This record gives sequence, C-alpha cells and structure tokens, in this order.
Amino acid sequence: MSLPPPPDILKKVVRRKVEEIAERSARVSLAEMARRAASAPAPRGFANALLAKAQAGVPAVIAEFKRASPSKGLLRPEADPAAIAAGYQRGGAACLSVLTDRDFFRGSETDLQVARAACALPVIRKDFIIDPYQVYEARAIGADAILLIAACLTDEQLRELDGLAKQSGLDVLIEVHDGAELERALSIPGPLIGINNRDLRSFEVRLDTTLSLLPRVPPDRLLVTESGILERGDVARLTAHGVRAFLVGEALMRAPDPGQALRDLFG
Ligand SMILES: O=C(O)c1ccccc1NCC(=O)[C@H](O)[C@H](O)COP(=O)(O)O
Repeated sequence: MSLPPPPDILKKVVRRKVEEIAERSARVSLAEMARRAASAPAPRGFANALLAKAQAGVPAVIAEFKRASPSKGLLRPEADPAAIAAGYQRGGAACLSVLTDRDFFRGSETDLQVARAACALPVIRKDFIIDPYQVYEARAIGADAILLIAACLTDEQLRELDGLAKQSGLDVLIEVHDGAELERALSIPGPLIGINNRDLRSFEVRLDTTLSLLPRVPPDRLLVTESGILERGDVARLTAHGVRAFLVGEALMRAPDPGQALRDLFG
C-alpha cells in the first residue's frame, strides 16, 4: 500500500537538507570534512562494478538498504545493515545503495559504514545531495559513489557537485525522471544515467518511464532503471528492451531473506 504524497516531497526534503547542512557544518567544519574525505580509504569502483556485469551479459544490480520511505512508510525499521549487505553480496549484487537520510527514510551514515564494512561491494550514498559539504561527507564516511537528482539541482549545481565528486574519487549516478532532465544529465560526461520510475512528486511508479526514455540514452552510457521493480516479470520486460542495470529496494527489503529475494528476482 502506498501513502498519499505530501505536497511536493522533494521541496520538503530539500528544505530540511538546507537546515541539516547548516547544523552539521556548525559541528564539523567544511575544511575538516574535506580533510576527512581526503584521508578516506580508496574507493571500490562503483561504475566499473556495474559495467563489468553489464558487459558480461549479467544483470548489474544495485541492491538497496532502506528502512522506510515517504511513499511506503516503514519497510524494515530494525533491519541489520551488516547482515543485509552480506546477503546481497552472496545474492549476486554488483553494488549496494544505502539510504543515509534520517528524517524521511530512517537511514544514517552509520548504516552505510556498517553495510560497507560487512561486504566487498562498492556503495552509493543515496541521499538528497545539494551542497559540496555532503559530497565531502559521503567520501569521508566511505561511500564509493553518490546520487545526484537532477530534479533537485540547477545545471550549475549539477556540474559543480559532479565535478567535486569526481575530483574526490566518487562515481556519480545522475538521476532523471523525464526527457528534459535526461538532456541536462547527458550534458555531463560520465558512464551512468539513472532513470527513476517513481515520480517523486506524485509517487506514481511506471516502468514505462524507463522504456520511453531508453531510446534517448546513447550506447556509451549505462542506463540504470530505478524503483518499482517488484517481480521477475518486471525484470523480464525491462531486459527484453535492453536494460542491463537495475536499482531495487522495496522488493528485497520486504522479503524474509533479502539476499535470497535478490537471487529469486534475477536468478
Ligand atoms: O521511495 C520513496 O518513497 C521516495 C520518495 C521520494 C524520493 C525518493 C524516494 N525513493 C528513493 C528511491 O529512488 C528508491 O529508494 C529506489 O529507486 C528503489 O526503489 P524501490 O525498489 O521501489 O524501493
């Protein structure tokens, strides 16, 4: 069951992020966070892990750790990130995604650190990144990649945050929802383009979002389809159209054994 969307969740989340960044940078300065980022362990190669699977003809799956979400409420609030990350690795995931937002997803930086320490998979920090501070913070906590949501960012912010991430050793997944956002994302060099099937304003999920934008994604980009992949039929439908990379959360987090659910979905 889906919850009714609050009026424009993205605006609400971004407003809260602005406050959060002010609070955090008062506790740990930008300069100190940049220093911590510079001394973080080497990144694991998020984009390369996806590309290797896709080129081998195997579904490249980013398996997501998510306790709750604005659209679905509580999924698995007491989940253990270490056990689930290890299960995802055994289940054949190429990469992990960890929601670090606290107020809307019940996540944390600790979830990412614990999940990454429990496996050898590269990890993307899934959050609403709008400021350089969060890029340094992502690297400082050990993330290997960040998500940039085109709908939350101006072209200038997108370019600045993407440049800073790459300079810091992070891979970037730019997420789009429509043709206009896709054009903006394609103006930025990089191997990964995420197409989110969930309309972040209405919460409606349509796999057709990926299928309609897919012909506009050049072959040198790896399209990652995100959200609403719930059953084998969804994977079969997307695969039949040439989709090779998937980001899946809810279907795995709701299952008694998320790693086994991953095997069952893509097996
Ligand atoms: O999931 C939400 O309710 C949501 C609401 C507002 C912004 C982002 C949101 N989700 C983040 C994601 O993109 C998904 O967690 C991810 O694509 C996995 O989706 P799913 O497999 O449907 O859990």
